[in-house]
Amino acid sequence: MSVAPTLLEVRNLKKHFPIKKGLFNRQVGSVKAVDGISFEVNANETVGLVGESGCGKTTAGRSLLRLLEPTDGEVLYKGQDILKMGPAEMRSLRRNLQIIFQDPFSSLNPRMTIESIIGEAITFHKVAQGPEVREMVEGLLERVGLQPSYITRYPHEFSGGQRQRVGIARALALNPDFIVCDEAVSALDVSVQAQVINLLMDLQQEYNLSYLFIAHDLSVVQHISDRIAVMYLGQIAEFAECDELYENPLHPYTQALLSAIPQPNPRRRAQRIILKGDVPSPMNPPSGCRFHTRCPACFAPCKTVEPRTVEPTPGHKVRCHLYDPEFAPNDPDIWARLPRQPDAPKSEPVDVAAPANEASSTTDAPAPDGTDGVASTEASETTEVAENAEAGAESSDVSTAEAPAESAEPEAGEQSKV
Ligand SMILES: Nc1ncnc2c1ncn2[C@@H]1O[C@H](COP(=O)(O)OP(=O)(O)OP(=O)(O)O)[C@@H](O)[C@H]1O
Repeated sequence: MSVAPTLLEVRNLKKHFPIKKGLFNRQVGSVKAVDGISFEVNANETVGLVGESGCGKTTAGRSLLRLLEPTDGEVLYKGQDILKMGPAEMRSLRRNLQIIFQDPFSSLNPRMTIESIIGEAITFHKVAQGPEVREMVEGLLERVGLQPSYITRYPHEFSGGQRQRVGIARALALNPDFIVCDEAVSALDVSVQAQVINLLMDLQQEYNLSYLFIAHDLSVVQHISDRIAVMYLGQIAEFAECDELYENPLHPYTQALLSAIPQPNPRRRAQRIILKGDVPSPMNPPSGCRFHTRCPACFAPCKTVEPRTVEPTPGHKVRCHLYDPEFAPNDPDIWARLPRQPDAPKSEPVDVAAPANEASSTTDAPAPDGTDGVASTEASETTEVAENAEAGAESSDVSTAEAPAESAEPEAGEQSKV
């Protein structure tokens, strides 16, 4: 199997917002919105980035494009660190790196026609001039499923789905190869979500695009993602191939997010995990593992030692002591508190952050208790594990949304495939 080349590599990216107070505007702390994330996006690949509201997804997406200036880290685009580039170099690179925003209404200037909105970037980057610009905009509108005659309209004359198509056309105008889709479908109706996801997938094939697809809901990213990164409080808790993540989620947080997806087939319904409370403040994240205050399987080291990222099976990375041979508990009661028992590791776990010789010192494999399927009935002080019930969907603190359904968006006339 040939592996596509890496297009974008994010290394230990951090974005801390300073908190200033007092007469002299002294810095008294910082919001650690993104606190050392690493992942890569290959050519023609979609990486989903999911997590609850406030965990730092938007900040991560904007920081890696330098729409926000990162505090630390590296972002290598085709091997070049874009965080070290000067303004001129960055301006010309902007063509290749685009973003689609969540709210298509506030991201489109209400005083500008669609021709000016999309044509602005084309003219600025001297991709075309004069009447060619109009031709290009008409072609782009057609490609995203809108009539070319809409070119003279204003954003308020469109529906939400149509406006998002305009946003996609604008992102495509400069022929980019990487697009951050920041909650690009979250504000849309379920049926329209499916339309837009299908459009993005078609465009990906046609233009060899790579996406970082940000969403707060695992059911939305499933259809479009090749790999998925699950984010919690500024860090990546788990990163794996899409199918692997859904079939064998390791991190208790991922398991909680997955359990929140409504499952129409009663036989496939798993236990619903209700996470108590909100994501803690990124100003003062919990000590040790950031998820320990809400984790059903929390044990002693989780409260004091920050977990490292390990790779229990090739390509499946997780930041959790349960899978780290140095800390993995032998107590079956701790493992039984996990609502989904992980598959046995197929190879020796490695510390992906540590040098090779250090990683090779890890020998003991984590010891799940061997129970097949759902085993837990215990709940910790902080997390309540409840049997999944249809009515439970509304009671979850974990954000959920319906999976995109088959439906057609009347004005677009494109059939849903999701
Ligand atoms: N400009 C800012 N100054 C200070 N704090 C900020 C700023 N922007 C974001 N934050 C904080 O950083 C954290 C992460 O915010 P971010 O918007 O990236 O999260 P998110 O996962 O995208 O959430 P949502 O899905 O609600 O957009 C939040 O606690 C937020 O309050």
